[in-house]
This record gives sequence, structure tokens and C-alpha cells, in this order.
Amino acid sequence: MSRTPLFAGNWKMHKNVAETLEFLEAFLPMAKNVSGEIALCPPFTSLWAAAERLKGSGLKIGAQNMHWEDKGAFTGEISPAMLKEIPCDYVIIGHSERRQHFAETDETVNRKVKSALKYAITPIICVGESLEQREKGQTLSVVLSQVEKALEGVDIHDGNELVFAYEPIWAIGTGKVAMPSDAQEVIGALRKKLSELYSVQVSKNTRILYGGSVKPENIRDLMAEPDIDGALVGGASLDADTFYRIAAYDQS
Ligand SMILES: O=C(CO)COP(=O)(O)O
Repeated sequence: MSRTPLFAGNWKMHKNVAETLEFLEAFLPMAKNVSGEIALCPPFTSLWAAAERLKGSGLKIGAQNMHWEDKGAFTGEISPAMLKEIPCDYVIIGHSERRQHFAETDETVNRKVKSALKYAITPIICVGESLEQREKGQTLSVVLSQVEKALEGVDIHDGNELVFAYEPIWAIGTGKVAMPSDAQEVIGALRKKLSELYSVQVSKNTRILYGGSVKPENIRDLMAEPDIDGALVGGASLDADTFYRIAAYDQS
């Protein structure tokens, strides 16, 4: 496979600066053995400290959200220009927790994707269906509609500009991982959609991650699927040894 696997840790609202540095102290020596790419996405308040510590390590850093405007009267928001200053390599956009609790919509996701690309910050665009939608057989239509709307009016040239994460909502933080073959079915359909919307090259180059209860015990089976290029890991990325065992799944 020509796509470099990506293991991104979404820390959500966990780890202050001291805890972030403590994690990195333990994680950095281990991470040297990982052949794929690693990105850590701490809360905003820990981004700068993490980025300073990660300098020269080869590890990437990402934010968990951003506003689409450069600046302005948006109390409590963080702009892409501010993330670029850190500098962030990635930004997670459209996570289901933001869609559920913070009024993120397909339209705001689309604005944020365009803005991240303008600043050359790679968006990790999250899509995924609820349990109810899955049980009604709507999984593919829901996910592909989220993908189409996220990409409306978005120029993509070779597919290296962005990353997708398929995160079924019912698998997030529940311990219920999707069957690798089910995740493959959705991710394969997403890849096919990219070739319809753009080109075969874009579809081949775009990395598509799986997220939802990823653990050292299930990563190998997920990675054995042809279209799964890595993982967006929540809870299991908070512990250095556990996250290492996920990213180094191919070494034992
Ligand atoms: O939401 C997730 C990553 O963005 C997944 O969270 P868990 O790995 O804790 O299920």
C-alpha cells in the first residue's frame, strides 16, 4: 500500500500541560520504533507545550476543532491562523461529539475544511452514523452524504491534502468496535465516492482512518482490511504504552 498509515490520538478534554508532558516523556522513546505516522491531538491549552516538546521528533500535532474565520468577534473560538502559529499539522473537523453537543453541521464542517486547506492544515474529517441509522440500513447514505457535503466546492488535487475518519457513533467510547468487514464496507464506499467526486488518484491517495473503541487487541484485524489506513483513537490514546501498542501493531 502506498498510503502511510496514520495513528492519531484524540485526547478530547483530557490532559493539562503537566500531564501532556508526562505522557510525552514516556511516549517519545517508544514512538521511535513506529513505522507509520503518529499525530497527537491534545486540548488547545496543551497544544503549544506539546508542539515545543515534539520538535525534531517526527511526531505530528493536531487540534480537535477550529473556527473557519481568520479572526473576529467569536468569543471562545480559535482560528486557523492561531493553529498555524503553533504550528499544527492537523485539525479534527466534524467529530460526532461536536455534531451532537456543539451544533456542528455539515455546512460548518464544509466551511472549516475549506479554511483548514487555505492554511495548509490537514483536516481529519469525521463522518459516521448513529446506531438508529445503522439499524434502519441508512449507514452508507448517511456517511456518503456527510462526505459530499463536507467536500462541496473543495478543490482536491492529489488526495494528500486531507484525511477522513469513519467513526460510527455507536462505537465511540462504548467498547463496541465495528466488525472490521463492516468498517471496510463503509470505508471502501467512501473511497469509491472520492473517485467519483475527484479522480482515481485522489481516491487512491486519500487516507481513511477508522475510529471507535480501537485497542491494541483489535487494531491488527482492522489494519488487515485493504482500505483502512490507520486509526483515530480516543480513550486508548491517553496511556502512552497502550497507544504505542496500537501504533506499533505490526511489530509483535
Ligand atoms: O471518538 C473517538 C476518536 O475520535 C473514538 O473514541 P474511543 O477510542 O474512546 O472510542
